Amino acid sequence: MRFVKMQGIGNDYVYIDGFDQQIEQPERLAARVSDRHFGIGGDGLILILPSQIADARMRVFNADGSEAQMCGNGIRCVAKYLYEARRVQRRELTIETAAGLRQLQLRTDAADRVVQVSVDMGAPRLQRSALPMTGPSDEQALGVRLELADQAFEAYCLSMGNPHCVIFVPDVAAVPLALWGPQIETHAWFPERINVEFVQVLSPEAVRQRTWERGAGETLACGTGASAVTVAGFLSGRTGRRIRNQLTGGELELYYSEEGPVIMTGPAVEVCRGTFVPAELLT
Ligand SMILES: N[C@@H](CCC[C@H](N)C(=O)O)C(=O)O
Repeated sequence: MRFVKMQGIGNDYVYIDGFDQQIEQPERLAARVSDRHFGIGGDGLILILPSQIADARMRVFNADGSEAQMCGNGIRCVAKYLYEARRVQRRELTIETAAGLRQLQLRTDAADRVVQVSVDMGAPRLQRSALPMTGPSDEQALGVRLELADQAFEAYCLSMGNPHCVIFVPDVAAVPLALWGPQIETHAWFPERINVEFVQVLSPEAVRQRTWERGAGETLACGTGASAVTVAGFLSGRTGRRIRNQLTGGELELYYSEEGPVIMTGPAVEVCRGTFVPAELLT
């Protein structure tokens, strides 16, 4: 099985082109290839598949094998792959995801390599039922008190196609992410678990984010998470509509447009290519 490993500000995935390869049991494969000691290593597995309604369809699997609806850093890399593999020859393309269709725009360098990608991440969904989250289904959960065994937070819970819990803190570096992250991810409020973003506001135009991803643990970046942070920052009056988000692995530009959608811009980088033959099949 041929694969490409790509990363968007350090959020790294193993990508498989399913246009001409059959992929069986992707959940099991995701857990296997993502393992950083016994596999290829990555935050998960992304399949690039044919679509009836878009240039391609993407399926996202976390490192634990669970399937997610959307991946902001991953979709930029899928767009880069499609363009550079000449599966799409336009710099504007549409990708189908489990969260709906997403429009993307590519910026290329002198050698026609994709260096930067802008994605229309869609509009946030604020009702609890969209995450899903317990409580009255039509109500929002912005600025709600979230309690752990010995901590309480003001949480902003919303969906960017997948579920996010955003928490503003004075200093992200001081957050014990490996302790709080899993407790929030599996909190009884969130029947399908949740992605967690701790955020420090540096100015109305700049924030710093650390991420605990559902099914993957601490990652260097999360694009849907950065989009959720943009929405939570604006709706809580902490930031403007346009911000730069400094994530652990690099920076994203985000704009929460008046019309509703969040536009995210950032890099997409290829790490390596290879062929994966499970050791037990080698003769
Ligand atoms: N890293 C991603 C999000 C991947 C899926 C997420 N862990 C989930 O389960 O919803 C991003 O860049 O958005």
